[in-house]
Amino acid sequence: MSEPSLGFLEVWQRNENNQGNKTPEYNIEHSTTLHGITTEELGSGDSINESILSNDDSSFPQQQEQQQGGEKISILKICKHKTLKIGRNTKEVDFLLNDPSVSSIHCIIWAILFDEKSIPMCYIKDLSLNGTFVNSKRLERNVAYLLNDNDIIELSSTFNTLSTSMINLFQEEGNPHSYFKFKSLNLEDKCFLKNVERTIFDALNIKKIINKNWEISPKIIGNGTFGNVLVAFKKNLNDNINSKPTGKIIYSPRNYAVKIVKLKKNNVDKEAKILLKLNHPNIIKIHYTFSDIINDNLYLFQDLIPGGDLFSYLAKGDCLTSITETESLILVYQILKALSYLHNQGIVHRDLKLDNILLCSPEPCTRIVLADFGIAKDISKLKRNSRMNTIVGTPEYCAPEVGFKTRHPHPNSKSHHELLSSSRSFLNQTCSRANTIEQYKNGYTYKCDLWSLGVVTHIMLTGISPFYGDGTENSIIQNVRNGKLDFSIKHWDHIHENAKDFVRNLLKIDANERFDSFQSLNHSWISNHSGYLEKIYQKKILSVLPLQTLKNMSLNEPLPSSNDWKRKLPKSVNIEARDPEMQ
Ligand SMILES: Nc1ncnc2c1ncn2[C@@H]1O[C@H](COP(=O)(O)OP(=O)(O)OP(=O)(O)O)[C@@H](O)[C@H]1O
Repeated sequence: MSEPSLGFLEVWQRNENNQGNKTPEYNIEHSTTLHGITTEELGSGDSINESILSNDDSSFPQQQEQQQGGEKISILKICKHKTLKIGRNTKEVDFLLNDPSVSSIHCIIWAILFDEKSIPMCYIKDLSLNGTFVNSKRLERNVAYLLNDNDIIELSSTFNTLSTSMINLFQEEGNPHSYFKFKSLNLEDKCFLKNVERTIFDALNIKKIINKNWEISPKIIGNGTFGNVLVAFKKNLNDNINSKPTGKIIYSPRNYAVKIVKLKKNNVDKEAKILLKLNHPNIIKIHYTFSDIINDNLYLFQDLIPGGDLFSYLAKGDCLTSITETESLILVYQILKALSYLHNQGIVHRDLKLDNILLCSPEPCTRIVLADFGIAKDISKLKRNSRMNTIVGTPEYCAPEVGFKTRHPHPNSKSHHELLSSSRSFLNQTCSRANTIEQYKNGYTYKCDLWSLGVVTHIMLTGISPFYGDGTENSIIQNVRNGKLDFSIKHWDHIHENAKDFVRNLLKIDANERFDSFQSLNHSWISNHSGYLEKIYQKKILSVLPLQTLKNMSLNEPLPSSNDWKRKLPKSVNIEARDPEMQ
């Protein structure tokens, strides 16, 4: 079953002078479902009709286009779990533009849906030499931009700025200038959206503007037991404009996320305090916090991490799926770097789970970021092995020594799910929990995070949550208590012994025997590949180089050298835009 579309791109082709009367080439083999739509169906040209919104695929024949005057319009669907690639590389892209000014993979577009009833978020990222323009502004390379309804996307502004001879050159090559118009899924239903907007600000009793500088949008990115996370903007526009040494103006609209949680009675904003002292590429960066004492709300303005959480990344249909060992290894390596940093700083996360691991883009080899420090603990003023006693966390990921207890959401904290009468799916519900297991007498240490990483790694490698059982609270607790792991199931068949051993050492019931992050980083599953992992980390994760997928790599082969990542296509032509007035 194909994934439903979460947004659309109208492909508009200006076919000026009727030269180069070529349609753009659709790379069906690699394509998401592609549908054409007639201009009549588009009505005024501004709205997509209902049958598209309802994902009724049957009415749209493949690759149908309509020519009207000098323009052709076709529709590209943006689907969950599929990054739409636009560019010049016939083998890799979903939408091919055979134009020398277009890069091999020029830009990518993807959609994130937090849960079934959320409004999808669609992002675009420029990876090109000559730039991707949204509403005539050039995007900063490698920075995701949150698309809004009717945004116009152009792959280069050359036709606005180039000399006539250059324009003729491109048209002779048979490439009519195309542009794309982004259509979001739900904005057609204005009543619905307005309703959500009104409901959110009223129901959550939150402000739209904070300290004159920060504006909160009604777009909900996600929510949990304690808070709602919404899109936010910083109002100081100068922050969005970068002037490059070349004199080029680059527009880098920064999207932020704001997590809004209820202030505790004693006004202790522990999450903010902990996050403000942390600075690590794999830990969520906080920019500003604001306590609204009148309405008991704490606002945490942070980076918006656009690839969704690991839970959504692994959830396909109604179950979790595994990812390759290589991909798991790259993610685990980053989580371990984050945990090692945290533990050295004397911070214990205490709620490490798929939902709290965020991806910078929904692709392999992306940077991950640990989020949700709502129940993290700062033990830096105590000894490293200080023991904690509060029962916290999510049972499925919770180390046995921590214990289990019921965690009720704050009575005033209405979730998006409640507002939209939905619930986040299956595996990760905040189920009611009972104190059915005795808390270990001696409390617990930072090692509880390593247990959770063991559970996360098990899920990544096999798609199975090791202690989930039949999903009931009792069975999870019972299974964690037993701590039995079954490596004989077929899901482990093709996974290296080292990986199994790694998981085994993290899921040790006895916390003293359990690996810490240092031992984990030195375990052969990681250390055998540490050179390559570090190279990937430096070149692909920390730097702003384009992300590369490592799809078909096997761990039995050495990981590729950086040369192998280079694209096979000849370099795209670097077009220096000329000031039209100078022509
Ligand atoms: N900075 C961010 N950028 C993008 N998405 C985010 C960000 N922060 C949170 N999210 C999304 O929102 C969801 C809920 O956020 P968070 O886990 O911080 O809330 P919570 O109420 O503390 O949840 P929990 O029930 O796990 O305690 C996350 O699972 C993630 O999908």
